[in-house]
Amino acid sequence: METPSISHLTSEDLENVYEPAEDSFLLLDALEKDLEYLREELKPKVCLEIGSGSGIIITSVAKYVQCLCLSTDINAIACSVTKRTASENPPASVDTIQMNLVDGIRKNSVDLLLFNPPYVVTEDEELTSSKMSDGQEITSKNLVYTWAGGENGRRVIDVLLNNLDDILAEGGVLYLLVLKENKPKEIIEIVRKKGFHGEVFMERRIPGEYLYILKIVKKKLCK
Ligand SMILES: C[S@@+](CC[C@H](N)C(=O)[O-])C[C@H]1O[C@@H](n2cnc3c(N)ncnc32)[C@H](O)[C@@H]1O
Repeated sequence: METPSISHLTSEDLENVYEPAEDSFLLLDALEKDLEYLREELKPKVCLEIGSGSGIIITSVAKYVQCLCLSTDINAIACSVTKRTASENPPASVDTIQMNLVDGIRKNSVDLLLFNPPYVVTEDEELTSSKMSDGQEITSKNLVYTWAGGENGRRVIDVLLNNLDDILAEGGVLYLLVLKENKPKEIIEIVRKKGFHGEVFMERRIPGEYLYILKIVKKKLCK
């Protein structure tokens, strides 16, 4: 998989959205490793990336996997940057919506779900003090949204996990990036108890951090 070009991003864009880093590239590498499974077995109808930032990941999926590609981000600027990234990388086509996690997504509609979340362990106040009030645009001052994860770096991740059954279609799969401090083994236990299949799909040591891609699959109901 060729990495989508983001050379169109201006310095102003990069002050307002998350610049792709090792975590973004690990998620891309995981998708590349599983490309055959995605294309030949999963054959998703709908792929959704939560928190698309620059759009590098969902644009890559849109280029290599035939499906409807959607993305959300809580940051309106990230949404417009994602749209530009897709249009700069034809034939990628991505529909982008500003929203919190998956608030407006139809139940059990997502076959392929991707999330590189805000995972850094921070004080919870760091999250609440940066909360977006209605209608207020996120700016460079609150880029904290891109990384601050609260206690165990799990505040946003756990909200998603609690709603996963409602989001994923039967047989649907989530690729989730987490950090060692987010307690990946505990996450796997939690999803297994909820009836999902969960595994560490990839891991990588980078300076100062240890990153994992968890692959979580909603099992198909036996008919
Ligand atoms: C670590 S960045 C990842 C950006 C991009 N996906 C990548 O891998 O380069 C996390 C992204 O999630 C977005 N985000 C944080 N909290 C969110 C929420 N509750 N709902 C939707 N997006 C959120 C941030 O604005 C940011 O763009």
